Amino acid sequence: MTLLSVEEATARLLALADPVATETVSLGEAAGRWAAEDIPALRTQPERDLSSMDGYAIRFADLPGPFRVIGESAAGRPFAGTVAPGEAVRIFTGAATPEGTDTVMVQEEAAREGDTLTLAGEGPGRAGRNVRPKGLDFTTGDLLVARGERLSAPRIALAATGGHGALPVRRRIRVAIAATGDELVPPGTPVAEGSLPEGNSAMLAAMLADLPVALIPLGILPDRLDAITAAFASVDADVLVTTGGASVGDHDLVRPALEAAGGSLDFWRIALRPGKPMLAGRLNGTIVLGLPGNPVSAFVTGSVFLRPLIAHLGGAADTRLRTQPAILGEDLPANDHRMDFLRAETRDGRVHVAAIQDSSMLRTLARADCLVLRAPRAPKASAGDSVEILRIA
Ligand SMILES: Nc1nc2c(c(=O)[nH]1)N[C@H]1C(S)=C(S)[C@@H](COP(=O)(O)OP(=O)(O)OC[C@H]3O[C@@H](n4cnc5c(N)ncnc54)[C@H](O)[C@@H]3O)O[C@H]1N2
Ligand code: MOO
Repeated sequence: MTLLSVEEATARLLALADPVATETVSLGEAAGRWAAEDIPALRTQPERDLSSMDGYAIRFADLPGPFRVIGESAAGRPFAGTVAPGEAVRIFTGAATPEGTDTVMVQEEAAREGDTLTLAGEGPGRAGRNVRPKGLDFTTGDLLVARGERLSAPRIALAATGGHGALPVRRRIRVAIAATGDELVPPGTPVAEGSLPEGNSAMLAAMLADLPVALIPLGILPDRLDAITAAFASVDADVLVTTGGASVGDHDLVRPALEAAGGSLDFWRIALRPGKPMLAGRLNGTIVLGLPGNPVSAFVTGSVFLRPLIAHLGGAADTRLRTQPAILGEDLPANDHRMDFLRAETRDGRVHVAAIQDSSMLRTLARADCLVLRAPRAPKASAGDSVEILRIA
């Protein structure tokens, strides 16, 4: 049996559909989505020279003074006149520096008596001290956020300051989630002998909580071809994610149901551990992603495939997994043909891989703060070696 590499499966999955349609929404609604267009500055920031401190606006050449204080400049209420040699203006943080001044003396270094101001400390040191020049942050027309970049909190603030009240983004991705399995009961309900609480749907919903999705919960589908086919045929979503029933057993019906509903399989089975039996296909306008039922397998495939797929549909320019190097805590054997994602915990600056990696074991997953990536056929590794990890907590 040939298994698709993780890289090839990722490329094929993302090739199944283009990003969804664009809409323009308020800054609050845009947060966490990806810019659908380049976002330019509509204004210059600061729009003129501003003080960065509370103190006195002066001409540097006039130091050490004394100065005559002739007025005040506050944020939003600038001093209207021009400052002549020997004069100063009381100024506050964020206020425009008046015409004729080039430097701000902080108030901690100033002595004032009536309108007379003298230097009482080391002084500003150089012309331009404590002044933010016009355009320090950006100038009209500058690119603030590039198309495809995520609208993080700082980028939302940048766009707001750049003059935008609404931003072009992709609409939310509609994600239907279905669990399959006769043994499953909804979490929190009585569990008869032979049954099992259904945890994967809640886990997947939690994994997507920071992404711009609209979830469509389809609940638990029984292991019957007609029931799964009917549920598939009536789905109205961009992505349908199922868990369970993806393997080769007699009750593994996701693949046959996809075809019976009129959809087509694109690929099945990945060189990945855990997560081998994952499948992907299309059904009308919906991408169908069949994740394995084992909870850890569902988590790993959700991390490696589902989250990047949502980002791709949401217009993200970069959908790659954000891995990082870490130092291995103990030796690992050589790997076989499947890429491994091993649950591990960081302690004392090293990542310690859990001894048992059974894909049913949620407690080791819940304790893990990262997954250690092991490439197919990776040679054995020793404690102290550098490995790539994917942070999960
Ligand atoms: N003969 C073979 N058997 C299996 C193979 C194989 O290649 N040949 N692959 C194994 C691998 S690897 C995996 S992973 C599993 C996944 O199979 P399925 O996707 O068909 O998953 P199920 O059999 O439906 O369930 C597996 C396991 O997980 C529990 N489960 C399922 N859904 C949920 C849920 N929503 N919440 C909690 N737990 C769930 C289920 O009860 C099973 O215990 O197949 C191997 N078999
Ligand atoms: O791939 Mo299965 O997910 O190894 O347990």
